[in-house]
Amino acid sequence: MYVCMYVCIDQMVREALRDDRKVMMTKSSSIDLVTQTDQKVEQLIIKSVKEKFPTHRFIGEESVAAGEPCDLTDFPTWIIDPIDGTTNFVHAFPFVAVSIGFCVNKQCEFGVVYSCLQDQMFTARRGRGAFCNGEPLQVSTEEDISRSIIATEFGSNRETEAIDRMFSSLRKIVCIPVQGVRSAGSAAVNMCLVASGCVEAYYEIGIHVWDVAAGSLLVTEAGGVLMDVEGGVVDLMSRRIIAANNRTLAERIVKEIDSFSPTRDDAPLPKQ
Ligand SMILES: O=P(O)(O)O[C@H]1[C@H](O)[C@@H](O)[C@H](O)[C@@H](O)[C@@H]1O
Ligand SMILES: [Mg+2]
Ligand SMILES: [Mg+2]
Repeated sequence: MYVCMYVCIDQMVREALRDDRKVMMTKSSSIDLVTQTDQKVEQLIIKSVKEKFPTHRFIGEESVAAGEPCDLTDFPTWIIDPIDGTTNFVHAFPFVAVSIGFCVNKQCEFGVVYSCLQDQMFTARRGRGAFCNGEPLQVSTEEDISRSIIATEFGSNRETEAIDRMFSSLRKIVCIPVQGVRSAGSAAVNMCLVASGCVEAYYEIGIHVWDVAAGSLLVTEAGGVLMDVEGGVVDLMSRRIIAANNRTLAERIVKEIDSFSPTRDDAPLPKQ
């Protein structure tokens, strides 16, 4: 099932990148884009999984956008971002990923991130390590943030308060100084870069559970850590995350972040 699904998705994304990168609609803001490929890939994944596991549940980015609940329960749940980096996809910027996390009892059991244009299949199973195209992954051993590259994203929220806090955090982190700041334009790819040891840490406020479910397992199985931006235990529904190679760097980043709390992914939908 999985090989067939992968081949279909790979072909679907590559053909769409060539022939149809049109924006179909926007969601939370004019720059929160959706394409037909986002929807077609998510439908293909859900259909393929349902055929084999009809009782399983799903949290899919585009299904939630269409009104499906975003509740992570103890049931076996597939957490899907069909195209992570949709803005990149629309612009043919080469970091476009498909991210699938599988959770039971609210714990990720395996995660897959396929970085389409790099043809890199990142995989992790809880307790069994993280891999890229079958090669084991290990986070960076760097303990000194002034010798690190940090990744972050600005998301699609342009509210003044949020932007002010994001740029205040960014300024403080840049001026530590760190050796570099990067934005792949995809949370999942940023987390794969942490798991691969290319980037020491990634943080973002504004992500969704589907952006980071698979990547969170890749990071921890590669020896890294996850932390809330205020230093506590990460909550994948809180829309805030730090994924780092070690606690030292994660705690250092916490000191510089002006945090805020977006509406949670599992917040009750506003009454109609
Ligand atoms: O491309 P998406 O699946 O929408 O995820 C993006 C998100 O749109 C953007 O706002 C975040 O900053 C990125 O980290 C996500 O990957
Ligand atoms: Mg995403
Ligand atoms: Mg997406």
